[in-house]
Amino acid sequence: MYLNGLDGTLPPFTTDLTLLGASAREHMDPGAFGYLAGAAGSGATHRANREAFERHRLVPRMLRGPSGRDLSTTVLGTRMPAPVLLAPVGVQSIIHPDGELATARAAAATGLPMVLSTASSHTIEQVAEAHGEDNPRWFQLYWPNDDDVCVSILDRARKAGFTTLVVTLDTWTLAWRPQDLDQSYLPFIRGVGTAIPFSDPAFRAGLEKPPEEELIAAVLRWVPMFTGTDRSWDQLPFLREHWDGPIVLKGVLHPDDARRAADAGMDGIVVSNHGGRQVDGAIASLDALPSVVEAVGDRLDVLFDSGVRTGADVLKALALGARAVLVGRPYAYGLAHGGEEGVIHVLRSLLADLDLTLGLSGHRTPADLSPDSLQSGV
Ligand SMILES: Cc1cc2nc3c(=O)[nH]c(=O)nc-3n(C[C@H](O)[C@H](O)[C@H](O)COP(=O)(O)O)c2cc1C
Ligand SMILES: O=C(O)C(=O)c1ccccc1
Repeated sequence: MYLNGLDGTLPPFTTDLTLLGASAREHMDPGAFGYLAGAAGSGATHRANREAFERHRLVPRMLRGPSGRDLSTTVLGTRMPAPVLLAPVGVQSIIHPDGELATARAAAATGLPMVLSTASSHTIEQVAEAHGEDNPRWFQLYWPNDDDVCVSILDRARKAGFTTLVVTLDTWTLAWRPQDLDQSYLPFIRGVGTAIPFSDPAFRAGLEKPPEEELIAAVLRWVPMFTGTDRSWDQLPFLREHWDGPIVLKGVLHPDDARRAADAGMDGIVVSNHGGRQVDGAIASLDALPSVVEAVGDRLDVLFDSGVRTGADVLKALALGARAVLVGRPYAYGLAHGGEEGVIHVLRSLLADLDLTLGLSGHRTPADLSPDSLQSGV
């Protein structure tokens, strides 16, 4: 894709996606960078996510003629050109003014599904329009403790063409995050990242004055509604009742929780520690994957995120049983570098790396990978 030297063009920024954070920092104000790059506590889990990938190595196979490579796959009825989705990342307007609209256009350009966050800084309808008619999109729910607002948001998402619901379980409140705390950085207080509830008729009905007139009152209604511990496993039927597509639970790390998800009739789970942003000291997401796959791999689709940076990382997660992976910070760093074009650069780089590494290690499709493709525990 980049014919360096032939026509004199260089990539807009690095093709080494492990270096993106350092270069994105130069384009961002310190508060926004701390929000994006930051992690919980000492950063132990954030580092552990990467260290876990280092402990697994691909064992390439030769002379198997892996021609006609095909990265495409179908997960929960969604056709995708590669087993890669854009993870939900909230409040993207603090990373780039075009925020989720730029991300949606970049996702459309590559055909990869995007997962839109409830904490989006643009409305569901605006993002759907930017994303275009035939592009696959999933909606991520921060499950509000007001059922009317919940149903209203789900209805809007379905009407706007979102097919799969991803319910995030691990962030019913934000963790202890020194990078944000040290800078007193709280994006919601400035009223961004609230476009979805603020535009919602059911949410607005509970306000004396609209958010445009009384911002603080709206924020004070939103924050307790979207944080709190009152959701439990026995309430999942409520979501099933109000969402007619597949439902995926995001943030599962323990095999018993995976079994509960399967018992509750969920269609998928995302093995994730939220990119190390929630429980400092939590198990690396990749280390949690094998026992979750063993527990439920034949009952529902197991997806994976946290720490994916390269094509090889994608292959390692697939070899350990993931059907697909989500990437978070890398594309958001691309957004910081150059809006839509920056996101496209990151996604195309990841896909090209994935394709080359798949073929060079002797495989034709993602389904060819198995634990046998790896040496683990190095
Ligand atoms: C800045 C930022 C905001 C995020 N916002 C959300 C969110 O709104 N909803 C959600 O489910 N996950 C959110 N996540 C977590 C991602 O969906 C994903 O689990 C994580 O970024 C994966 O790790 P990675 O960044 O190492 O790829 C966020 C992550 C980042 C970095
Ligand atoms: O920062 C996060 O990780 C996150 O999930 C979030 C939640 C609410 C608003 C913005 C981001």
